[in-house]
Amino acid sequence: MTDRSPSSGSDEPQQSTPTSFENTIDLEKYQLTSDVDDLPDDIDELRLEIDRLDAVILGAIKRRSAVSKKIGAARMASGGPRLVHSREVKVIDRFAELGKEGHTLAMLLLRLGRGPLGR
Ligand SMILES: O=C(O)C(=O)C[C@]1(C(=O)O)C=C[C@@H](O)C=C1
Repeated sequence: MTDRSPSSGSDEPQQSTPTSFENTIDLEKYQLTSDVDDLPDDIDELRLEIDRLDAVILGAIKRRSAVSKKIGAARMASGGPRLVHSREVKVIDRFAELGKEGHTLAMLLLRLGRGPLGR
């Protein structure tokens, strides 16, 4: 049987520190690449893929919002600020490749995480 333990096989160092946030998820593994050549042309089947993606996106958004609220609560509990501008800029920059709509999307994600402002 093949030994698949992490230490076997190669002298290559294990990838432990992602170089950019995009590398924190294996897009191929979760079938999230934008290459759709391998998909059938059948509309019903394509809609099933849309449904799958919407479920992934919705789940990710809900989890992101919950994590963001948890960070905010922890920060404020230790006397920190409600918002961190530098982090928000980073989030907005990530979505810049989607253009104007990417900016809108990033702002929505931030809003979902931090709740209404001015309370
Ligand atoms: O990274 C943080 O410190 C967060 O609180 C998370 C988060 C976000 O949702 O990305 C939310 C509010 C902050 O203003 C900045 C970023």
